[in-house]
Amino acid sequence: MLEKKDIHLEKAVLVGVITREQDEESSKEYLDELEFLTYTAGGEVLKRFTQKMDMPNPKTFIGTGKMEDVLDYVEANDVGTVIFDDELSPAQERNISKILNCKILDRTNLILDIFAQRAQTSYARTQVELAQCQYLLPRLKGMWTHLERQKGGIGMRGPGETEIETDRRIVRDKIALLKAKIKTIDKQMAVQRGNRGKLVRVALVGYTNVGKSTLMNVISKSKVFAENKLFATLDTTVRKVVIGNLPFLVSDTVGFIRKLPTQLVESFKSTLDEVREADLLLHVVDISHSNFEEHIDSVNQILDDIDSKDKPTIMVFNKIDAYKAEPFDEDDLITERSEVNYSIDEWKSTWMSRVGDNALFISAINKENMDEFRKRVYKEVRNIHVTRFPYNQFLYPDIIEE
Ligand SMILES: Nc1nc2c(ncn2[C@@H]2O[C@H](COP(=O)(O)OP(=O)(O)OP(=O)(O)O)[C@@H](O)[C@H]2O)c(=O)[nH]1
Repeated sequence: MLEKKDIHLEKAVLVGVITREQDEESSKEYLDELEFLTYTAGGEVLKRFTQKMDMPNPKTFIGTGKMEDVLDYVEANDVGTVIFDDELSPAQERNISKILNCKILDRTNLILDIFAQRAQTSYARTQVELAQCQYLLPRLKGMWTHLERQKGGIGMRGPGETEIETDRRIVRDKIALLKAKIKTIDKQMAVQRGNRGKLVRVALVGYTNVGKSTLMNVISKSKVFAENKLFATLDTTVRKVVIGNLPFLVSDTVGFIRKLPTQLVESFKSTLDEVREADLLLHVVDISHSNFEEHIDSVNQILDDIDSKDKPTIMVFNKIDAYKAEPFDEDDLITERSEVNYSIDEWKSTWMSRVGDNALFISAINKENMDEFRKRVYKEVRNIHVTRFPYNQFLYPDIIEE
């Protein structure tokens, strides 16, 4: 297997802003995530630059003095890519490209690039291409000059340089063409979904990398691609699962992320229809991640955007094997952080009190608590099934003993 050191990684630096609402701790966590995104896209982060500001500078994101520091570092260390931890406006991008003589990417760009890299089927590729063209359209002006210095690599996959070098009209035509292509496939997919009959549909949702595909493999005993990189799954996988003789469908779909680019939400409409049309959601959470509570909020926000917030949902807290209580620190005693210094059992009961019995605690990788998980999913699926087919209520007992 290739080691990280054997792969040629593009040298990159990250730039973030620490605003009033965003303290240093959360800013660090955001940049950790941006670094993971960069690694997933094929880059290696050499340094992070942050600046405390009320809000990002509308012209250059960070102040010009700080930008000079970035420029000095980039030139001294032969860095090819500077990545900003937010979506840059077209004007910001133009102004920054006049200062920095290298490739400039923002968070949206990076996520779109990973999606382009990971798209396996022609459908996923078409959806990503549409999102990239929509992102590109308002940015075409002034792209020529700085694109001459950019030669492939991160942020340059997908539509490719040929399309980028065209004018707005051609990009608009392309968008229309891609939309028409997606519409045709969407219709076929809607028919396919309709043909699945009245089986109860369960969708795995969650932040990227929380273990949805791993859990899917455990419950369906099939092999779905799981990897410790972001967005391993782009296409929806649907499997028929049987628990206690009761058949139902489980779908594993694209992972969510904070500030998922709106272009992606729009072009992945049909992929997200799996979630929209599901009867039950299993919201998978990686509790070994220090920022998991914010991940829950981001997922809920996207569920709200796609009108799926009020669906019956079970919270599935995964990776209990990797959960570590925060190391005890006496200084923490006087801060709020000491309150989250729980052991796994204390932590469980805190969550149980917050979400009632709507929470399960598992380790998909070690298959811990999978019996409890299967029983609970069976119970929920059975309830939905017998509401739909009341005459089947005697076929499936209330509770299964496996
Ligand atoms: N320690 C631990 N690791 C896990 C567990 N479940 C999954 N993982 C690991 O977490 C990483 C991500 O797992 P995936 O199943 O690909 O996650 P995903 O949510 O499908 O990811 P996306 O496709 O990005 O949405 C992999 O390295 C898994 O081996 C678990 O219970 N414990």
